[in-house]
Amino acid sequence: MNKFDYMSKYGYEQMVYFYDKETGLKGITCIHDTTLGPALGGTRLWNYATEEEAEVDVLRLARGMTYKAAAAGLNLGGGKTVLIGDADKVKSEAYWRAFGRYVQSLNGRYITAEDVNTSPDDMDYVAMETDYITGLAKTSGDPSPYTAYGVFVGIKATCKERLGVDTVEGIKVAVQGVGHVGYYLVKYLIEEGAVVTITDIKQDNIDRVTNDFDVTVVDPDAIYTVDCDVYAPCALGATVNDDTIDGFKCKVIAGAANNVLKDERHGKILEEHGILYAPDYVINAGGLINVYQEILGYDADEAKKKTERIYDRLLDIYRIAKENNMTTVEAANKMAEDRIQTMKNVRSNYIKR
Ligand SMILES: NC(=O)c1ccc[n+]([C@@H]2O[C@H](COP(=O)([O-])OP(=O)(O)OC[C@H]3O[C@@H](n4cnc5c(N)ncnc54)[C@H](O)[C@@H]3O)[C@@H](O)[C@H]2O)c1
Repeated sequence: MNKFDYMSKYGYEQMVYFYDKETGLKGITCIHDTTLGPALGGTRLWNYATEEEAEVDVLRLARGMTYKAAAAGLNLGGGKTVLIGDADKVKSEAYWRAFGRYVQSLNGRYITAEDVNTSPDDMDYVAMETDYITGLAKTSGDPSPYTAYGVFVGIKATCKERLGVDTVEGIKVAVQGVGHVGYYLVKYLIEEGAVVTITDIKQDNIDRVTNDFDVTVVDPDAIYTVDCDVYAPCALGATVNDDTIDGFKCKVIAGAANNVLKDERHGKILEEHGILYAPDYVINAGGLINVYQEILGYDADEAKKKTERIYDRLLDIYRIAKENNMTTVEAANKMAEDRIQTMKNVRSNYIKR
């Protein structure tokens, strides 16, 4: 990969490599676009096999954050950090505080948060050394209920568009994965009278749901062909793929998982099958909206109100898709890109004057 060619092609601003000899801290921050605001994105700790693998991951994830924040209407840019190391070995107070000092050195161009293999306790150490951190346990806390609430209103919007209904009462929803987000999603759905089927590979998580709610449980592989109106993937990515796509009986796919479509072309195939797809980074933005609220001054009600706007945003995306003969993913990308471009124009016009 020629990195500068790649950065130029997709409009990246900055890649920062950092290292601390004392603690073994080693990582890369990528800042994709700061037109709308400082680049926000979590810190992922992963034992990458090669440096190139880490670079590819951080580039991809940072750009994804730009689109997610822009489409969510937030004044944030996109960025991400990957730390290279074995999560079972590298962590210590000194390691995280060294990382915090590094984040502080970027002067607020990048704001960090939790991600894969970074815990609330780790982030508390980071916060001792930097002001540029959000999503702390003591402030906005677990983002999952907000993500789930956004998915819930997103399911309602997508059912409104595809099935012409204003409520999920009586609507059959198949939820794949009842972990942090899936549990709360089931709660919202059941409260409004949806008929819910769930699956998971962890019995404890299934038990937690069946103890609290009246749902049907199926085996993990059966979820793709279950009789339902809505398939809500809340476990893994890439579950809409060549092996599953012909088996779906649903009319709507709308869930929390990232990268639900294995490949972009699956968006078009879903359309041909008459299935309306809620773009993942739009419908699962509730957690990001919640941590953004922490930067503004945390207010749980305000975070919930802003998360609720996912409903109208998805209806806008479905309209843009119809008007421009695009898939819903293309329409979401257009919405994000248009917002960034508009703000770029505002700034350059101001400079010209
Ligand atoms: N937590 C958030 O706020 C948030 C925000 C945005 C996106 N997401 C995405 O939403 C998804 C769920 O997040 P989470 O925080 O609830 O994660 P989680 O790990 O708490 O829950 C995932 C659940 O899926 C189950 N699972 C894994 N493989 C499965 C399989 N093959 N079949 C059925 N179940 C399986 C797991 O056992 C677990 O119960 C993830 O893809 C995550 O990236 C989460």
